[in-house]
Amino acid sequence: MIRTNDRALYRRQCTRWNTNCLVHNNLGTRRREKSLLLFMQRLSPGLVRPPPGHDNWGWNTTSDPCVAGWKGVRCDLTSQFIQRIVLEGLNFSGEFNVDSLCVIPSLGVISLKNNNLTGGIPGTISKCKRLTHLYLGGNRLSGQLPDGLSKLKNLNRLDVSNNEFSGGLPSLERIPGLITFLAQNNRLSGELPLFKLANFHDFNVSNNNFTGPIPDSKGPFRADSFRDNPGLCGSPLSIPCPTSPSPQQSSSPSPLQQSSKKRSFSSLDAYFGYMIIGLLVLAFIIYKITRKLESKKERKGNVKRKESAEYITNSSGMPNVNSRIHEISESRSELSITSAESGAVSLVVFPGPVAKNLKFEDLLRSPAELLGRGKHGTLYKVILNNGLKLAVKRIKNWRISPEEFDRRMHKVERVKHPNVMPPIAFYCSKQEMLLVYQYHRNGNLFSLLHERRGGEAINWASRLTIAAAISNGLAFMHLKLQDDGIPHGNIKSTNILFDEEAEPCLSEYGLMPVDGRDPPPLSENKTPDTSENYGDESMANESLALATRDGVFKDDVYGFGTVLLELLTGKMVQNDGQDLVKWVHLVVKEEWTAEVFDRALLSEGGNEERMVKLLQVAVWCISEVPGERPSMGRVAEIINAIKEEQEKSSSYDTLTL
Ligand SMILES: Nc1ncnc2c1ncn2[C@@H]1O[C@H](COP(=O)(O)OP(=O)(O)OP(=O)(O)O)[C@@H](O)[C@H]1O
Repeated sequence: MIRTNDRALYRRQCTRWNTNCLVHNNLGTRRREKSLLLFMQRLSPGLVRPPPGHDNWGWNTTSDPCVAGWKGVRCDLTSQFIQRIVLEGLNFSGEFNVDSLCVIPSLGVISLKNNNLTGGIPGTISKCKRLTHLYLGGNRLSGQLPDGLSKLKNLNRLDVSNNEFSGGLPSLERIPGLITFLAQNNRLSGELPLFKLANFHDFNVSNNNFTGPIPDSKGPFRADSFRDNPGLCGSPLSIPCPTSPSPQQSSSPSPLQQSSKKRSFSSLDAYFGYMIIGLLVLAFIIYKITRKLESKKERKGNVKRKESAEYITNSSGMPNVNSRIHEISESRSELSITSAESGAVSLVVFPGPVAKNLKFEDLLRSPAELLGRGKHGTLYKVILNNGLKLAVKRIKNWRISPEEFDRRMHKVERVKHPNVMPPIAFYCSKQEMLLVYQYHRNGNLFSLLHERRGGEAINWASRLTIAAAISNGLAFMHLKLQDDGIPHGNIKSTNILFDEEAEPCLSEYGLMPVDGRDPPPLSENKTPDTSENYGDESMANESLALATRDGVFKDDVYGFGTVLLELLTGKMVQNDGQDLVKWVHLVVKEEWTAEVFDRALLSEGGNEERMVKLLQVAVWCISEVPGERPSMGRVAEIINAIKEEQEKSSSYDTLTL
């Protein structure tokens, strides 16, 4: 779909800018044509003509590969430089003539998958300096993979699977951006290079003769990627690696060596002994000090309870912030709060059916379970005596006055949208800020996308529904709270929860300014443009306030763009140093757009044209310059249109959790 569009666009451009095309054609392109023809002659010895059924083969000395559109040659639309050679599944039985191809400096992609090529990969492949993708899987190529491969510093994807390659691997771990390495079903041997597997998207070396340990046991790949290598060991294979004996242990030691060994062992033993005693003494001292402090605190607490001091203790371990919410377990923690201001502040409960008669004491008395410790505070699940489950956020490090907090929460609560979770109560003193929501047990979008645990991936229609619902909610909130300068401030997939009806809803609206920034307050009922009474300075201040205010709303748009990318790619925003935004920019720039999408979506047969449209919205939202990002209103409009198209064209699957 994308390729057809590109070609159509190119034809249009070439007709419009006909002189450009002509100029380019006359600019010494003969050399590259000759090279291409040489390459083709070796690929398909004796004939440069289309295989049966391929009419527009093109390749000849009288035409320009970009203008005439030679089969398998893709060029940059404006510069007319050759970018890709893609000749897959055409039954070519010749050789891969690297030398002829690599004289084309702009070449980024070579794909000769699923032919019958023989011979090897010459070391001169290193001259293809711009190469990002090399796909040679499914041929009969043999010999060793050359060292030249490891010099391709721009290479992202390498597929040499299903060939007859043998010998050891070159130092591919030196290629910084390599994210795909497929080498299964060859006769490769030796140890695997020290790949950082956590950075890879695809990795398979199964069915070879590799030996030694699997590098980077933290990598995300299962045993399938390594199986059928008799000498390979370590996780995720269930073959433990033998602990290699030291040379001293393997050769029989001399009596002198034996005695020195004994000596060193006994001195080691002594060191350990001292260490253990030291640790025990230290532990005892710490124990004593803590006991003392605790009893002091207890005594103080008894006195102060009347005046009340406030703090929250939590004795349970901290579950993974991103993990699904666990049902309350034995390891409970107590959310104990007392008030230092003896009733000066109290819990503000918003009117509504959920927490009608909720009292501050109810929160204090109820058991609390730690749900997660985020960037902006700690979240507890609290179960009241009447069985009501609440999520209580204890906010940290927000330099905001109690009055401003109060104002914000009232404003946010008043704006109601079905896809935005309203706060049901809050508490605010000089020492403590708490925000209370209804607890939702259906998990969040992050878990749904990335912690499937063997379950099915969510389908395209559901992802589009979620994107539309959240964009609607966010656009509505922006519209209503723009003048108050209250954005969401922390849009991400863990803040998109599924309510009791499995409807997606945005949580924690307005809770935190992004990166601790709070927009400067605007003067009540005035804007700098309309008032003529402002002096220059106040005008400047107001302009700054407006710019900052707009900026924080555009930060929300960026955050929403990253959520769209998660939905489209199925990948996490940050994964062991891999940055999703950077990766998407890179792939889209290379016009290799289809690679962005989650494979589950492609194999489900999700409509690629609509996926591309949603991707365009996402890329717009993550524009580097905030001013270039669309408003949430515009974003919602486009996504709803895509969803409508989808609904018209297919019977709609219901969202299943
Ligand atoms: N009302 C709620 N009901 C149930 N689970 C919730 C609720 N609010 C948040 N959660 C979940 O609890 C976990 C911890 O939330 P928390 O807000 O502390 O983490 P975070 O979103 O990663 O961090 P932060 O928002 O502070 O940057 C997350 O998985 C989140 O999806």
